[in-house]
Amino acid sequence: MIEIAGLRKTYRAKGRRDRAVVAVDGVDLRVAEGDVFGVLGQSGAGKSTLLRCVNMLERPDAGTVTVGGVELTALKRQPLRLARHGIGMIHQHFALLSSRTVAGNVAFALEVTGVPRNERRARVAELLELVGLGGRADAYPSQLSGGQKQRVGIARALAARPKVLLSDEATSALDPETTESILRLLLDLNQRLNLTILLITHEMTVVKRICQSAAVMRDGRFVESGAITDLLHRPGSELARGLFPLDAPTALDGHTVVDVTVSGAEADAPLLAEVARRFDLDVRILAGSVEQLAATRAGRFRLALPAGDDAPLNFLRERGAQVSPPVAEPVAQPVDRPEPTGPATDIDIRGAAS
Ligand SMILES: Nc1ncnc2c1ncn2[C@@H]1O[C@H](COP(=O)(O)OP(=O)(O)OP(=O)(O)O)[C@@H](O)[C@H]1O
Repeated sequence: MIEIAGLRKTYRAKGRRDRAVVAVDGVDLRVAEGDVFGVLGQSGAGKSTLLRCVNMLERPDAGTVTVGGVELTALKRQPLRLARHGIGMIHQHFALLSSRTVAGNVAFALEVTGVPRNERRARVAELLELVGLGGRADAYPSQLSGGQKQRVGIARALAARPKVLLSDEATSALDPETTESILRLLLDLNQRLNLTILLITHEMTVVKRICQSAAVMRDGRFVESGAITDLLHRPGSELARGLFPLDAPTALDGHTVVDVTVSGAEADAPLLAEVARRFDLDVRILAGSVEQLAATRAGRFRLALPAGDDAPLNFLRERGAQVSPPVAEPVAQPVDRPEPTGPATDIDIRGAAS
């Protein structure tokens, strides 16, 4: 539904061609119809610029953007305006018109696309029902909570029945409970309307709750990208680390410490108990959790197994688990020397985790 190839966007300070910021630096992206794709990255990574290039609010310097089979980068002004009607957008700070009521804000999107007045009224009512704001048509934005304002934003974005919704940090200004309700609404709309959603966020929760696919963006580039189920099993995946942080020791005497990632049916299977029974060994879980993601159940654990036997790890791999290389080499217990008094390790475990 959305295809981006070789996208580049550079900002140049006026009159200073030497002072350039490469905001998007060669991004390729494919979002399938009905998918929810999240682009995750810190401030300045280039996420907003990328999103604004998808509906051509920013014109890229190079590369192509194709939405629903139409190459937007090849369109002139007027056909581009029409094509944009097929792409809705929601914003972090809602961007509502304060002088218009809820109904007026949603109707505005229909006015600009030329929908006749009598049709507008019915469509607005339908849209407000869709986002759970049926009773608030006559309220003004200042009388609404943040979550309600975002619901108006969503209704307005869907007014022209777009097949694609772009979400620019739509939940960043909301508290966790409201975030949850807006994410539930987006997921519901994705499923009911087969809406393709491309969202940018710096919140791991958003990816965890609603994305089937994701990319991690840094310095204008994607450092990893794909289906979440694939990324979870990719050795060294930043996304896997972010979704399942393992705050735990990286070494245990006489043990090999590894990080194990499982998804799908194996996430709920008694896999670790099976390893312990089958190989007659003690498996220590140093940290870990199993969670429901949008696309799958998944779990990630840091395990300590008795050193020197690869068979249990190979068994886990055969059962579809991704097993990291040893997180830290086993440390022999000093026999003759006194116990160290300082911290056992100063390794940054977040950096050491794989
Ligand atoms: N209109 C602009 N003119 C000049 N530089 C810009 C402009 N817009 C963005 N940039 C620069 O491009 C880079 C990427 O910015 P962008 O807003 O796309 O990142 P982001 O990941 O969305 O960050 P944030 O979440 O803070 O908005 C940054 O260095 C930013 O300063």
